[in-house]
Amino acid sequence: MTPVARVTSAPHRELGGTVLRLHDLTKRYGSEVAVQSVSLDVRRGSFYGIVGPNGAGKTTTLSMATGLLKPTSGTVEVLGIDVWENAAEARSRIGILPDRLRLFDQLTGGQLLYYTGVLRGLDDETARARTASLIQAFEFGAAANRLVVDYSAGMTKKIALASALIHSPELLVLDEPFESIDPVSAVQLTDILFDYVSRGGTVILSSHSMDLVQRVCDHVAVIVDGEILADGTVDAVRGDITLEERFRDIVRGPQRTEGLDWLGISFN
Ligand SMILES: Nc1ncnc2c1ncn2[C@@H]1O[C@H](COP(=O)(O)OP(=O)(O)OP(=O)(O)O)[C@@H](O)[C@H]1O
Repeated sequence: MTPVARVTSAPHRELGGTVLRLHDLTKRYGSEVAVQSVSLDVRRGSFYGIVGPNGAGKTTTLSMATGLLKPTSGTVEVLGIDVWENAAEARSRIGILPDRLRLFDQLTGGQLLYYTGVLRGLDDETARARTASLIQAFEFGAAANRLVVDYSAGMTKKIALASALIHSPELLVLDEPFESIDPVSAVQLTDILFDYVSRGGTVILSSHSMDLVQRVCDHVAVIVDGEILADGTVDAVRGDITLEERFRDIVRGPQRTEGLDWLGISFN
């Protein structure tokens, strides 16, 4: 049976040196600015959340942070390594859960983990041992022997996250890791990530769930229209209100939906 929630909030941790440094990152598509002058320092041992409305620039920022997308200007360093000048070395230190998953889905979950490990430079014995350990930690059970193409959206996300961990990276960059994940699996994933961070790992993730970010992250950046409008510890950013309330204050979305007066009239 799946264990019930063990950890409900981010424990206090002493942070180390900078693991990820985004400096003055800008990304333009033609005349459209997707990300504007984003700078961020993520320190070792932190659990960093990036939040923002749809189209704010979260995926663009994280894709540039992992070397998957070239910025128009600005630099990214992972543990002091420039991700564009030394892409292979920088990426060997990162585990990535990208926005659009492209997995070798004609493999079983177990095979996918094993071959990801081998591609990441693990020897056969280590890749097998870590595959078994991840199958157990993520509670894949018999599903580890099924083809990934037949997985549900949530299971696909879980196997992708497990694959991102297999080479024991120092930094995890996760785009919407909890999307499509059921509440029990979300607790399981949170515990795995807390454990990873308590062993000296660092996580940066994007999410639309303010509640989740408030519970699991110790730092947060709020990005709106490609710019960071607030960042710091979760406690400093939210003050004496919830992160969700602060988020709404910052984003200042429309207070009511206008222009849909016709909607529902025929139901009266
Ligand atoms: N390849 C592209 N070409 C043109 N515009 C793009 C491209 N990719 C992203 N954009 C634009 O850049 C902006 C930021 O997009 P991004 O996907 O980073 O937002 P997001 O915060 O991740 O959104 P969501 O929460 O909806 O996933 C959006 O206006 C988007 O339309």
